[in-house]
Amino acid sequence: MENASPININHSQNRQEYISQVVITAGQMRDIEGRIFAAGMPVAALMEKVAGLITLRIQELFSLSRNIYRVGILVGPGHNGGDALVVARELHFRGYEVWIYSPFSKLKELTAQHWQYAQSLGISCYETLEQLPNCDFLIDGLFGFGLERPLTDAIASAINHFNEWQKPIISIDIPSGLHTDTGEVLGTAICATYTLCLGLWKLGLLQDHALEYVGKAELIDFDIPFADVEAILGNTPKIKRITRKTALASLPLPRPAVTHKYKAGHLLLICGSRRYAGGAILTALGARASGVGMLSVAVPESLKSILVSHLPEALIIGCPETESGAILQLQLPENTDLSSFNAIACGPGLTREATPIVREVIESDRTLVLDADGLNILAQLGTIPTLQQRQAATVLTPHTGEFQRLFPDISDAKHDRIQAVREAAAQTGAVVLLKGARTAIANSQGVVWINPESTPALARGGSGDVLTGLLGGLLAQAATKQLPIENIVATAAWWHSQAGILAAQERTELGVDALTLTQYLMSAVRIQQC
Ligand SMILES: NC(=O)C1=CN([C@@H]2O[C@H](COP(=O)(O)OP(=O)(O)OC[C@H]3O[C@@H](n4cnc5c(N)ncnc54)[C@H](OP(=O)(O)O)[C@@H]3O)[C@@H](O)[C@H]2O)[C@@H](O)CC1
Ligand SMILES: Nc1ncnc2c1ncn2[C@@H]1O[C@H](COP(=O)(O)OP(=O)(O)O)[C@@H](O)[C@H]1O
Ligand SMILES: [K+]
Repeated sequence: MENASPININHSQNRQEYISQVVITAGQMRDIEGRIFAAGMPVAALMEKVAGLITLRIQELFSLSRNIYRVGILVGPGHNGGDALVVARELHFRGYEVWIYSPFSKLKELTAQHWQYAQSLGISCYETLEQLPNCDFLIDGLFGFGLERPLTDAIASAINHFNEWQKPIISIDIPSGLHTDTGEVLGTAICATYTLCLGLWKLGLLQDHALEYVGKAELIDFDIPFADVEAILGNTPKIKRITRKTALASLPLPRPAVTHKYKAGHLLLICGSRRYAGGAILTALGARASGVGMLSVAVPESLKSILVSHLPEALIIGCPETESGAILQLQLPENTDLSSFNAIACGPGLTREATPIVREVIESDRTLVLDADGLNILAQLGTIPTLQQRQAATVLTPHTGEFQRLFPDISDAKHDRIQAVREAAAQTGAVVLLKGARTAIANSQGVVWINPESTPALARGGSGDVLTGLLGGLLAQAATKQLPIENIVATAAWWHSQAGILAAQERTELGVDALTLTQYLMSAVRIQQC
C-alpha cells in the first residue's frame, strides 16, 4: 500500500498548502523553535514578529472603527505570557484601553522585561483578580505549549472566573490549560472564542474533547523555514489535516471521455434487515452520490421492492433471510461472485445475525469497508486474528463505541484518539477511520489524517450509513485507478462533512437528517470545486 505522498515544500506557492496540512506536537515545536534560535534568530525578535501578527488579527476581529474596546490581558510566566505582553503594548499604542493581569511572582526573563516596559508606559498591571475591571474581551496568554502539569489553586480559580465572565476570549497559541498534544484539560482550561495557533497546527486542537475550549481556530503563519520543519518532521509529515486540495485530488473527476460503467467501478453493498431497512437505503444513496459506475445492493428479500423504488438504477439483490429478517445467505446473480466487484461495503443495518455473511466477505480478496454490525461481528470473531487473514485492503469505520469493542486493549480512545487510531491501524494492517467531531484516519504505517472541519449537525442517526456508501463508491472507482486507499478514505470523510456543513448553513444544524445529507453531497463538491 502506498504511503502518503511527499508534499513539495520547496516552492513558495506550496507553502500555504503545506502549512495548512502539517500537525505537530509540543516536542516537535520545541525542536523546530530550537533550530530557528540556533540559526541566529533572536528569541525576542521572533516574539515581536509573532505578537505583531496576533495584534493585526485582533485589530481585525475587534476594530476600533466600530467601538472603543477595554481589553484584559492574561499573562503567564513563560513566553506565551511574553507574547501577550507585546500584544498588550501594541494594542495600547493603537488606542485600546488595556489592563494586564498576571498572578505570577516569577516570570521568564524576556517576559519580565516586557512586564516592566508595559508598566513604564503607564499600562495598568495587576496581580490580583479583583483589581481587573470589566473588559470587553480578554486575551489569554497564560500558558502555551510549555504547559505540562495540571493547573491548581489560584490560577485554576482565575481561569474559572474568566470563563464565567462570558466575554470573548482570544487564546494565544492554545487555550491555557489544554495539553498541547492530547487536548486534555489539565485541571481547568480557558474556554476560548478564538484560538490563534502559532506557526503550525498543534495536535491538541484537533482532538474531540478540546473542541469546546478551542472556539474558532486560526493559524498565524510566521514564516517558519521549511528546512526546519522538514528537519524535524521529514518531508512526509506523519499527522496531517485533510485540506480541500488534498480531498479534491482524490475525487474521480473528471471522468475520461471514453469509459463505461464497469470502468467507473462496481460496488457491492451488503446491508439492511427487516428491522433496519432505512440504513440500507441511506447507505445506497451515499454510494449513488459517489458517482460509482455500477451499484449492486444485497439486502434481505423482503427489502428488495423498497430499495428498487428508491434506487431504480441499482441492481438490488434480494437474499434469503432469517426468521427475523436478516440476510441468511448471500445469493448473488448467476455468473457473479465476490470477485466481480471492485469493492464491497458491508454492515449498516445487518444485525448480528449476519455473521456468516461478514465472515464470507472478510475471506474474499476484495477491498472491503466494514461498518456498524459488520464491525460488531468482526469484534466477536476476534478483530486482529480475523483481519490478519486478509490479503486485500480493509477499511474499518467505527465510532468510539464500536472502536472500543474492536480494540478493548487500546485504552486511549477517549484520551488520545489520534494515538488510538494509529495503534489500531498498526495492529490490524487496516485503514481505520475513527468517527467523531474530528474524524481521524490512520494507515498501518502510522500516517494519520484528521478532518479539521465538520458540524455537529452530523450527530444524527443514519449519517454514518451515508458515509459508508459514499466511501464504498469512491473505493470502487479508485480500485480501477490504483489510487491509495487512505487518500480515498480521507476524501470521503471530508466530502461527507462538507455536505453536512453546507446543509447546516442552508437549513440550520437541526435540518440535516441523513436523507437530506445525501442530497447535499453533490452541491458540496460543486461549490468546493469552484
Ligand atoms: N515556538 C514558537 O514557535 C514560538 C513560541 N512562542 C510562544 O512561546 C510559548 C511557549 O513558551 P514557553 O516554552 O515559555 O511555555 P509557556 O507555555 O508560556 O509556559 C511555560 C511556563 O509555565 C510554567 N508552568 C507550567 N505548568 C505550570 C502550572 N501547572 N502552574 C504554574 N506554572 C506552570 C512553567 O514553569 P516551570 O515548569 O518552569 O516551573 C513555564 O515557566 C508558545 O506557546 C508561544 O506562545 C512565541 O513567543 C514565538 C514563537
Ligand atoms: N459532533 C460531531 N461533529 C461532527 N461530526 C459528527 C459529530 N458527531 C458525529 N459526527 C459524524 O456523524 C457520523 C455518525 O456516524 P455513526 O455514529 O456511525 O452514525 P449512524 O450509525 O447512526 O449512521 C460520523 O461520520 C461522525 O463523524
Ligand atoms: K494561551
